[in-house]
Amino acid sequence: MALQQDEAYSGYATSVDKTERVIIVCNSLPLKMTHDPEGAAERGHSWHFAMDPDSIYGQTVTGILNGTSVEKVLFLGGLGSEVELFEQDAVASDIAERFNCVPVFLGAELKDKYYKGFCKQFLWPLMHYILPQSPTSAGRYNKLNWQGYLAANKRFADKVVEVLNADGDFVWVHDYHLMLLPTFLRKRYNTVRCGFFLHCPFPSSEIFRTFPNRDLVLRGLLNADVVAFHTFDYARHFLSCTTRLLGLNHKTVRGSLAIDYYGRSVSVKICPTGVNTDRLQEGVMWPESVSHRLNYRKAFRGRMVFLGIDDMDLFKGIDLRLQAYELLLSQHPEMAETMVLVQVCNPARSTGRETQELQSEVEAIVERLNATYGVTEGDGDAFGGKVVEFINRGTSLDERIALMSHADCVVVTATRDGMNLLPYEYITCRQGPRDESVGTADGFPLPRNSSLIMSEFVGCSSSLSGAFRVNPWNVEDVADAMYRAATLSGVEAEARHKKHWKYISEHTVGYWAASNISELQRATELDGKAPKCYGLGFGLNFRVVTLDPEFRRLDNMQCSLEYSQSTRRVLLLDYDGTLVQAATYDQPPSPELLDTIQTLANDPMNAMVCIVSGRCKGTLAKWFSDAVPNVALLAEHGYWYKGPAWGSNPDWACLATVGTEENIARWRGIVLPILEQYQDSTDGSYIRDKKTSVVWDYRDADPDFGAWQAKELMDHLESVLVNDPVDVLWGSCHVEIKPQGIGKSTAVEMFLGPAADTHLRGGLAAGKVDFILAVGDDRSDEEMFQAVDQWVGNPESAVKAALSCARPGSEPQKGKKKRGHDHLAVYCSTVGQKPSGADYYLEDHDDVVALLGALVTQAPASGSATP
Ligand SMILES: O=P(O)(O)OC[C@H]1O[C@H](O[C@H]2O[C@H](CO)[C@@H](O)[C@H](O)[C@H]2O)[C@H](O)[C@@H](O)[C@@H]1O
Repeated sequence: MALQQDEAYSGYATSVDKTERVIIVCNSLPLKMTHDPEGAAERGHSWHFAMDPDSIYGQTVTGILNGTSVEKVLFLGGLGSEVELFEQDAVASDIAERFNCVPVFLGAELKDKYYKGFCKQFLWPLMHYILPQSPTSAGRYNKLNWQGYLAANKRFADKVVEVLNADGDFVWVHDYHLMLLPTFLRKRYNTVRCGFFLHCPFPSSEIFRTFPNRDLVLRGLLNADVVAFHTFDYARHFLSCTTRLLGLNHKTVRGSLAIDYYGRSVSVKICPTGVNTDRLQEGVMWPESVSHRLNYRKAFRGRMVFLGIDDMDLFKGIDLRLQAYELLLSQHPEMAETMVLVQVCNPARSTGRETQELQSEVEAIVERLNATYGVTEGDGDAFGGKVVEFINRGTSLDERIALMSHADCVVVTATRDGMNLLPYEYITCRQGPRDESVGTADGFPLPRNSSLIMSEFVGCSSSLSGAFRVNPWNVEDVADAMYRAATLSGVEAEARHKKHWKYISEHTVGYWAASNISELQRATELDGKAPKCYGLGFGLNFRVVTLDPEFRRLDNMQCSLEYSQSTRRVLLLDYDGTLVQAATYDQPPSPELLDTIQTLANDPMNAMVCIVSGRCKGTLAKWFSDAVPNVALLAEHGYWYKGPAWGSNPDWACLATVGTEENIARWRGIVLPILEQYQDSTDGSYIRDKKTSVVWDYRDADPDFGAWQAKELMDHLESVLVNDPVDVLWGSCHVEIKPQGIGKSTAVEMFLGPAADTHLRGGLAAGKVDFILAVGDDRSDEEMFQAVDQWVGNPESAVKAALSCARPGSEPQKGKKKRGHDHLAVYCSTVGQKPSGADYYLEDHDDVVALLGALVTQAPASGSATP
């Protein structure tokens, strides 16, 4: 195949080159190589190379160049044969220049451990649900082979780094052989633009979790920007693994799935591969194909042809197919004279006892079938009278095209297969040449009809709705489908064919490649803002933390300096997760923490120090009222307020509007029995009853089940609380029901709103405030940040943030700062690096306490308590 690129590969790109280029990284380069010592003098090495026109990677070029803004494609990968050390440089520059291919030479020993040992004996079966239970199985996990896998992935990554132009390149990594590569790559380039496509199935988390290095492999994939799969099933198994094994959240944004991984959004894409329809449609007219087809036609003497083409792999279900066929013939012996099953078996790529056993079993059934049902026919040519034609060798594409274009039905009974492109190739061959009138001699025109028997465990099954879908383990089911396919009317076979062809002709290999690269471009677009990122973790645990460029770590020095220069301050502090570590049990404040808060609250320049918490008023009063009388307390997210000792109203006051109590009693009567139902049916979940608000918490439940139940609960509550003045909020692992309008923005309204002078020390008006610190760690604190932002941007506006039935996924927005305030310092800080409407973050509660300590130390001698 000729590469459709204007320029030949002209050496490695320089760092100023911004031409968009895709580097396709795969285990096997799209090259055919044969040993050819004759030409060595001319080429400087003893190998003959040609592009492999059947490689899926080579077939992506046209789609990428025509379907995206990318201008160049480079391939990087291994070669099929070992090249001696002394010839490697010559081979590398030759194939780089002529085929845009960069070879990775692993050496026989490493390749043996990495490919044969780890990939083919362990990983390949695992991804196809085969666990090596037998102690003598070659597929048992072997640490040396894992180290080979690791070393090979690193070698591939090193080679990518050698050729990478970080300004213009997209790296597209392929398949299970290279799942660690994104980690090695991101270690070298934080901002590398990297996509990953998995060609085989991603198994259920119950299988994947048996993998001893599961976390490192998941993290490897998460170091890509896009992780793509053939089907939703594979994507959902991957998501389930990242949730269950790594505790990560995922969400759907405008129809796209994404995982939040340390501030980087990893897109999860579903995009099945396709075939090169142009090549196959031309292929049916190649003289070799025509000649093979004529031979088959003659040999099969008008019998109906059922076809299977598979690698001799354990999970291709070849034995199950033969058993089903045997059952069909036993039920309908007359069919032995009217049909033939042609089974092509490409040599196995995996070795091992089990594969040899399969090979023997298949041969035995074929022999038995032909002995029982075969008939001696006419001139006794090669195919005469057999009911199974077993072609146990590699076949050329023209042979396969001839078979596919002649076959009446293709049978796929794999018990697992990533995609399996045979049905797509078959439908394309049956469609025949693009121009129907071409080649009417020598076997043309081909009938534009087809039928398919498809295992439901194969990737392409979901897109071929006109196939007879079968459970391959159910031999009766498959035999029955064979009978139905054999007796299908011509009209129906045409209709099914037409439907499949429409899909296949639109979803070609080029479409697949362009769609993947477009997604990679979309996912790595910077919108004019370069994210701030830094590496974290050692070895294969490495990951990159990415932050909004405007989101920065709160600088204690700067903050305490501005604090010391200000004289009219408001400090709003959340409690759990902010002043103490978040826990599922009570964490009272330590004497040191109380001491720090007391010093702050006693400072006359602090017009307000308020603990703004979701905790109930009794607990806050117990912990703070006596110990720190000058601090204000806002309990139950702003339902109750208790002013400081120096204020005019040091007793608890209900901030809710008149009638709220009766309302609460009403909706509690509805909500509590429902929550109890969810508590009972969701093991590990529990109810936290704060009286004015109620929380259903599923932090300790199964994460998937908890999230499903939460969604259901949201819908349930929305439907029963339609007329009640409540807000239902879906937070991190909890659903909270609280009176409408009650929230932490209340604190901002009280201390920065029009009536601020009734609360702030010395009757201070909000407009005089010159320093604001608001710190909190969770979703409820975001309301407080949002309200501060709103006030700063427009002090006259109502500050209460809109509350509603909120579900996760609505990202907080950062507000405009300091409009109309010349001398105002504002520090809104979340705790922990995560998406937040705050401009700053502090790492954890220790960091918060250290900041408060710094404020205390930095403050000018401001005197002691002034009641
Ligand atoms: O033996 P390997 O070198 O490890 O290659 C594994 C298989 O790769 C190809 O199949 C996989 O990709 C196909 C296209 O996405 C998909 O249809 C199939 O289900 C995958 O298993 C190749 O076609 C196979 O021959 C290899 O065994």
